[in-house]
Amino acid sequence: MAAPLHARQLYRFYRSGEEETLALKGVSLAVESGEIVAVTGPSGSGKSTLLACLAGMDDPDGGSVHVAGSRISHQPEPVRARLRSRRIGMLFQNGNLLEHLTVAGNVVVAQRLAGRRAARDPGALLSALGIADRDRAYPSQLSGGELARAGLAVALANTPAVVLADEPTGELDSTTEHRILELLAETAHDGTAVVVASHSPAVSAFAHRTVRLDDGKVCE
Ligand SMILES: Nc1ncnc2c1ncn2[C@@H]1O[C@H](COP(=O)(O)OP(=O)(O)OP(=O)(O)O)[C@@H](O)[C@H]1O
Repeated sequence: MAAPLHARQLYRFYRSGEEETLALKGVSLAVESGEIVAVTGPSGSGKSTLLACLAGMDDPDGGSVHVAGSRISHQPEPVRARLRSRRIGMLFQNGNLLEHLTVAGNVVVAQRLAGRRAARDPGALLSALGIADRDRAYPSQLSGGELARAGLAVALANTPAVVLADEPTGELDSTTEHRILELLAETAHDGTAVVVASHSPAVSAFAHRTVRLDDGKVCE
């Protein structure tokens, strides 16, 4: 079976004014079901650009990205958005949560967008993440650790084939970071392909494999 996440020879070119940046220079990456891959590298090496291309939030100028057997790159935005809502869980440090909805409301919206209303009881998901008692709280009322867990609940609401996390533990204390990594490990154990971009050595230590970027290229 093909890997749930497959990126081939990604190039991404930015121009702002006179400045030209080649943020990705032929990056390839395949992540298997159940595998956790850490993406590390210095600031500006292309980690966020790579994750944005993998998620179909950004489109590479060259190369291709396939998610769960479907091409997400070089597709019209509605096609990318649909694949994203159905097949990808995205986790970002500051939020994949809608501020005007409660934690439970955020999970339900993510499930409806995925067309999977009955897929998993939101209460059970929040329980598994240890925040069942915060289901009626709004994001602004949550602690950093609770926010991270709520973000993970939203990322997992659509039972994704692929989870993409960009610095998900950046501002968390080490205990909470550890718990979030454990939860990602459980997600992988259930068959999801997980990619985590991070500066944190703890993330590399827990991943099955680390891909190091430098100046838009994978270091061999
Ligand atoms: N929208 C944009 N317009 C112009 N240049 C950009 C844009 N986004 C990223 N870049 C440039 O592309 C390069 C890669 O940036 P990127 O944010 O992917 O790196 P990163 O490894 O995630 O960095 P950090 O660890 O600091 O978040 C950098 O040189 C950055 O300045």
